[in-house]
Amino acid sequence: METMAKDGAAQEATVTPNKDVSEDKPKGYTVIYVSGGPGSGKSTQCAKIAPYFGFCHLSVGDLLEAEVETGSEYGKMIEDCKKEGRLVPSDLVVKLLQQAMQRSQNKKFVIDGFPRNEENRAAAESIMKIEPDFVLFLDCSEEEMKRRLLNRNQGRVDDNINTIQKRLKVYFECTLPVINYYSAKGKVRKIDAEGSPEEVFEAIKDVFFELKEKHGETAGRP
Ligand SMILES: Nc1ncnc2c1ncn2[C@@H]1O[C@H](COP(=O)(O)OP(=O)(O)OP(=O)(O)O)[C@@H](O)[C@H]1O
Ligand SMILES: O=c1ccn([C@@H]2O[C@H](COP(=O)(O)O)[C@@H](O)[C@H]2O)c(=O)[nH]1
Ligand SMILES: [Mg+2]
Repeated sequence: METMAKDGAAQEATVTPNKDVSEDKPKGYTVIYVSGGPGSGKSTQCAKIAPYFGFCHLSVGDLLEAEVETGSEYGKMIEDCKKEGRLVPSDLVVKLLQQAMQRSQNKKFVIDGFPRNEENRAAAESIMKIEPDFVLFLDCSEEEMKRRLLNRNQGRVDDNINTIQKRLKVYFECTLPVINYYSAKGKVRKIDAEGSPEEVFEAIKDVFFELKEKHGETAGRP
């Protein structure tokens, strides 16, 4: 699986944009947004999708962490946002995403946990000229998401009930409207994310085999 660390040396150039937005996205790119509430299993499923279907997994949360580790001037602001469950300004998030895509050798991306709000969506579209092939929406109950986050045990500063409540508020007020926006465009693939990680991945496979078929790569699910 491709990772950010492996993606290597810094490059100055940006993701080659199309002048013609109607072309949807930089030529030859396949972009899948993976969305859902906090704890719905976005990162767990992206880690399965990437090696299985040959995608580069880009987690915006991880890109922000990596930015903090560089000693960036934005480090404190990013950490404060994460602790408080707030969203980092779109211009920074989009810049990090754009750099990561440019550095990757891959042209197929599963973008984990983005866009989180309408501003993110619009910035990706206008700055990077990204329009996703589809949005994978992991649909999970609030009760199950809370249970998972409180049991995550990965030392995340936001895995406490206070921050989880704030993150859920952001999800319902800011992220769900973006999912609805794409739904109105027929771009949302909704997956029941309540089952085990393996059961959820089986459902996701169907959606990706459909995409491969559309791209003429295979006759569909074997
Ligand atoms: N289908 C599942 N059933 C039970 N537990 C799961 C499932 N999927 C993920 N988990 C567990 O739930 C926790 C949250 O999963 P994950 O980190 O993938 O969620 P996320 O949507 O990426 O959350 P965040 O928005 O906080 O990044 C992890 O401990 C993970 O192992
Ligand atoms: O598009 C994004 C993605 C993430 N953030 C911030 O990072 C944390 C953690 O993100 P995860 O995807 O859950 O790992 C999130 O709560 C935000 O503070 C962001 O601002 N914008
Ligand atoms: Mg995650």
